[in-house]
Amino acid sequence: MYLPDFRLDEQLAVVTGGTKGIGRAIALSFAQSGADVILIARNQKHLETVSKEIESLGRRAYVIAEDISNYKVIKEKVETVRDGRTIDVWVNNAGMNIRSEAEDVTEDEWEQIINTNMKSAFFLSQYAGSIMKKKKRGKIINISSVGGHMALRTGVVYAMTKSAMIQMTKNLALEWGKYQINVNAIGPWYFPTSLTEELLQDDDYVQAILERTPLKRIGKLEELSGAAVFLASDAGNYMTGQTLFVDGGMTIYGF
Ligand SMILES: NC(=O)C1=CN([C@@H]2O[C@H](COP(=O)(O)OP(=O)(O)OC[C@H]3O[C@@H](n4cnc5c(N)ncnc54)[C@H](O)[C@@H]3O)[C@@H](O)[C@H]2O)C=CC1
Ligand SMILES: C[C@H](O)[C@@H]1OC(=O)[C@H](O)[C@@H]1O
Repeated sequence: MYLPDFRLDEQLAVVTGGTKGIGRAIALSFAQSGADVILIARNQKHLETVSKEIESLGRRAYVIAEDISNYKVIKEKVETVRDGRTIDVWVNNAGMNIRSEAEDVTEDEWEQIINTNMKSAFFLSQYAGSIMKKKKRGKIINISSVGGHMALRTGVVYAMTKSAMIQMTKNLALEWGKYQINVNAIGPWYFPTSLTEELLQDDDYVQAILERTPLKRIGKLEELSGAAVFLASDAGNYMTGQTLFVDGGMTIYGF
């Protein structure tokens, strides 16, 4: 056989922040690939909307309306929802940013960004790993950023969390490889979502992005979910600890 299996038939995936932007694109691509999906986000209406989209693709959707920082409660709710099914794929996608100069960062802002982007992702990965170990199979996908690898003007604390996601990916891959749990990350450059909407409406800002982007365009969400399906499927079984920068070439742009 030459073409590996990119399907996720009958699998159960969890996508945090799966109601908008990158998370929604990944959740729908997983459903299109045959998986049932547990969505975790705060807004019940958005959860119901994406849930219906998943069901229209012929798959089951389960919704958990919680702030990702309530990871203890989330673990309990996932336990109930999964009803004994293993978790095949867990995507740590939920994330946020408060863009400010380093000297202006407040402790509250620090706590909010660190808890949302990093602390929750770690403890939910710990939970997902405990389930996956029993089946000796699992895929954890962490949504980092080019900001975890390059200095960006969009905030030092966010960048720290995204760099931490890359290192967490490597360390969990090292510890859990013996259980055939693959842990990888995706590092996006700019994609049109609510997180970046305001910035991408500024022509000068977009021009500055394109100057740093060899492909000279902003990414399309379906160009990112493809990397997620690869990492989630058997096609990615021999890749672990890696970060796939889906970035239009930005991270290789020297001069
Ligand atoms: N859009 C982009 O250009 C890039 C995005 N990223 C990362 O991709 C991930 C998704 O971002 P986007 O789709 O762009 O953003 P978005 O704002 O469109 O969606 C973020 C999702 O996370 C959820 N979320 C945020 N904070 C939450 C919380 N405290 N509790 C529960 N859910 C929460 C939101 O409800 C939403 O569903 C983030 O981790 C972000 O850092 C990384 C690089 C570039
Ligand atoms: C590419 C970054 O992850 C993304 O760009 C932004 O402006 C967001 O705040 C993130 O930093």
